[in-house]
Amino acid sequence: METVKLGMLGLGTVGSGVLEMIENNENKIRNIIGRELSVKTVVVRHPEKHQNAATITKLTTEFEEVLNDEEIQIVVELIGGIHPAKEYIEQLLRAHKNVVTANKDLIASYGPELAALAYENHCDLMYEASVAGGIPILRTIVNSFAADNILEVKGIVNGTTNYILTQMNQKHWAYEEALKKAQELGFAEADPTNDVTGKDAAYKMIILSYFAFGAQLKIDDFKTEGIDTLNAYDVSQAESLGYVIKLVGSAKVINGGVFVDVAPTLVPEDHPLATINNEFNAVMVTGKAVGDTLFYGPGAGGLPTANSVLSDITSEVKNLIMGTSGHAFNTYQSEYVPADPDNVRYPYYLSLTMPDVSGQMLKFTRIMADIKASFSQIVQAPIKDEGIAHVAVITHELSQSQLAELKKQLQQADSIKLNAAYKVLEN
Ligand SMILES: NC(=O)C1=CN([C@@H]2O[C@H](COP(=O)(O)OP(=O)(O)OC[C@H]3O[C@@H](n4cnc5c(N)ncnc54)[C@H](OP(=O)(O)O)[C@@H]3O)[C@@H](O)[C@H]2O)C=CC1
Ligand SMILES: N[C@@H](CC=O)C(=O)O
Repeated sequence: METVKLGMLGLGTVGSGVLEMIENNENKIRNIIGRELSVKTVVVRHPEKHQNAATITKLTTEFEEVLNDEEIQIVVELIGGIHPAKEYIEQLLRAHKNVVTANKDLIASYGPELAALAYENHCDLMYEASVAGGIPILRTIVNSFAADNILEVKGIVNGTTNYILTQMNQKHWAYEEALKKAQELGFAEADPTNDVTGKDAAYKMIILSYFAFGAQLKIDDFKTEGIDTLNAYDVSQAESLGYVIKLVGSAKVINGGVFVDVAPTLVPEDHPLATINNEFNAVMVTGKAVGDTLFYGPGAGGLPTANSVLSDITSEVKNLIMGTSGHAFNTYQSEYVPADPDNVRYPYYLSLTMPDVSGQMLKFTRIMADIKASFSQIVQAPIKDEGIAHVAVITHELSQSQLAELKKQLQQADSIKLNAAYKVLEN
């Protein structure tokens, strides 16, 4: 049986998972694709760290050993980040090598440009693992929603933050302790800043929007807020109001425009997304014909993510065998038109502090009336020694323009501090 030789860049959490899967599942892989897979060379920074792997593959620090090896037909990029991953992938595609990557930073920032380069060189560029780890969501959107009109894609698309929030909620761990554990388990990025600030989820929403709506967004086109500013008071206040706070990414068509955001969101405790815990992710795709669908699975971790990488590798091998390499992973293209802020309406949770409740609440209700907004729930926490009142409000639907005006007027009011304004999901 013929062997397809692979090159790999990176041998961390996901790279090790890919090696393990190829070794453990060789019979099934051979049966499905009619070829052996062999990882010939792996590029790492510190070969001394990976001596176990050196018995089954060649380790090197020299990228050129993969680039210039004529036997290697497919290269898997698992080093992460933009540089030098971008330059490596460009050189590989120019050398007519097919590429698989799990790199959302790179695909969200340069995906269309790299896809064009792959097309010019008749090569495949696939990246299923870049969104929601082990959930096969991109191929599902391409294949199973090919003819439906997708109206909304939303969900929990970062495993690290969902793991942290779950530990804080259920086991009352401190934020730092939960983050440290997520790093040890291999869920977090090498630098976890993008996880906790919501940027990793934002990259995934860019890729999902591209697949769902054909729209090419940039990270600065929409608001991204992470869990790094979330405080324990709001988590427990939300709980007492019947909600769980989750980091939710959402991309929705509203009156012909697209609205995208990533932010801590109050999810009703009986909503399917409220039940997604630990490193698990869930992506809800709403199609005009099909209605709501929900895809659930591990969003981070070595083997789950490796499974998505392997689905790309085996697809690329099939294309090599059939001579069909070079078709774009996603071919849906449409102009990005941002939604009109007046049409984007959600209820909000407002977390307020004020020095004296009676006078300031009057001021708050006047501001709400002034912007023609109203609220459905209001809760005051018991006043502690410092005399500051904490008030939580759930508003009725507010447009983005009303929300902006509310923030402005509260800032001018000076005595009422708006600590947080989080979207509230409805069932
Ligand atoms: N971890 C996860 O759950 C998921 C990760 N991803 C994505 O997969 C990719 C890999 O992630 P992960 O495995 O967690 O990352 P790790 O940090 O665990 O591993 C990175 C690997 O890349 C190597 N490396 C880093 N920079 C270079 C370089 N300049 N040249 C050569 N080798 C380099 C490192 O070498 P050395 O070991 O020698 O230091 C290491 O082996 C990232 O794009 C990530 O976003 C996607 C979905 C889930
Ligand atoms: N750091 C990411 C890994 C997968 O994409 C996450 O936590 O989701």
